[in-house]
Amino acid sequence: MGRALVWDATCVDSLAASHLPSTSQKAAAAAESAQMLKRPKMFLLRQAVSNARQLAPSVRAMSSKGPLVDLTVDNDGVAIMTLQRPPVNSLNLDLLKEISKSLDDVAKNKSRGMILTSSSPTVFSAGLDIMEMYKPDMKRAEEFWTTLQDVWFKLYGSSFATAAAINGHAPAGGCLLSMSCEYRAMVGGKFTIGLNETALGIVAPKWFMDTMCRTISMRQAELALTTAKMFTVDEALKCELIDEIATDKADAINKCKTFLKKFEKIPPLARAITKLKMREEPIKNLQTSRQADVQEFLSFLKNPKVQQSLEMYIQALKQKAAK
Ligand SMILES: CC/C=C\C/C=C\CCC/C=C/CC(=O)SCCNC(=O)CCNC(=O)[C@H](O)C(C)(C)COP(=O)(O)OP(=O)(O)OC[C@H]1O[C@@H](n2cnc3c(N)ncnc32)[C@H](O)[C@@H]1OP(=O)(O)O
Repeated sequence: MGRALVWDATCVDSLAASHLPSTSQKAAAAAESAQMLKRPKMFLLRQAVSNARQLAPSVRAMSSKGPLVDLTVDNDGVAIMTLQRPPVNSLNLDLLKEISKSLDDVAKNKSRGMILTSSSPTVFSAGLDIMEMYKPDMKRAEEFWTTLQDVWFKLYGSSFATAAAINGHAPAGGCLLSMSCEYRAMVGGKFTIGLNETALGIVAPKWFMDTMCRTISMRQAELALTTAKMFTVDEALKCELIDEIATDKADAINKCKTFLKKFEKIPPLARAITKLKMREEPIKNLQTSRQADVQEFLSFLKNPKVQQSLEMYIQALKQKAAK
């Protein structure tokens, strides 16, 4: 059987006034810029094709058990992705790689949706592994950040429906993962959630901020980001950082399943395209600034003041843990 091909060729006028400044600095700059601008369009096209394939769902059995992520499909065809990197599911390069691969598996598997949760009884995810940023090997740091970007693209821009069963603390990168899902049920109690980067002397990247601004109001997001606010579960519900409070992990998962069930009667292609159009802007923004974002991260890490802040933060964490 032949396959349909779509050709989308772009011819760039490298001597056009708008390209002259970059072309005079660097050969092929105009072509590179055209390529960057085209990526978001291609991304949406690929997602739409993948959605179209999901119009006739046939859930395959899926069970992928890496050491750090457990991925299973329940009887309802819902994929459950469980982070399991003790003690606190901090996101190091290995865990991010496994999450990235598991997200590919869910996308291929035509699951009804995915629920993200944690095997820890008290921590959903402690966010980025600080040891990946403290006195880093720059090559590894680059791969680390690129993999984090990949995970965000795949989760925030997934065509399948997503929900987070937040069964413990979710600071920084942990909060980002949950906000990248479409729905959040958080177990009540003493847990907290938020983007606390400024408390560490670091700045949350723009795409972290964008994700928060699209979850809670801009006003609340600005206050929360500048003050490194960690929301209690009740506060998080009040400002809609989470959607529901659950009594325990099982209840959180059930609440996520109830959310996913809402899509049973919605044509999957219409749902997926609507979601992607709603999320298109921050995705496009990072796609076009992806390399600059990596460079910004690397230069941040080279800054002695940032390293000093991280060192103090690690010491404080260790002292707290030793008590
Ligand atoms: C312009 C922009 C472009 C680029 C900018 C560049 C860079 C900036 C962007 C960087 C973005 C960063 C986002 C992040 O995610 S940073 C990580 C922030 N995370 C935290 O602040 C959480 C810290 N942890 C905690 O608050 C608690 O551990 C927690 C509440 C999660 C759990 O508490 P609990 O009491 O259960 O455990 P602890 O005893 O505290 O911890 C157990 C051991 O785990 C270690 N730990 C904890 N968190 C981390 C972590 N995030 N990374 C690495 N290790 C962690 C802790 O030290 C304990 O270790 P041991 O002492 O047992 O060895």
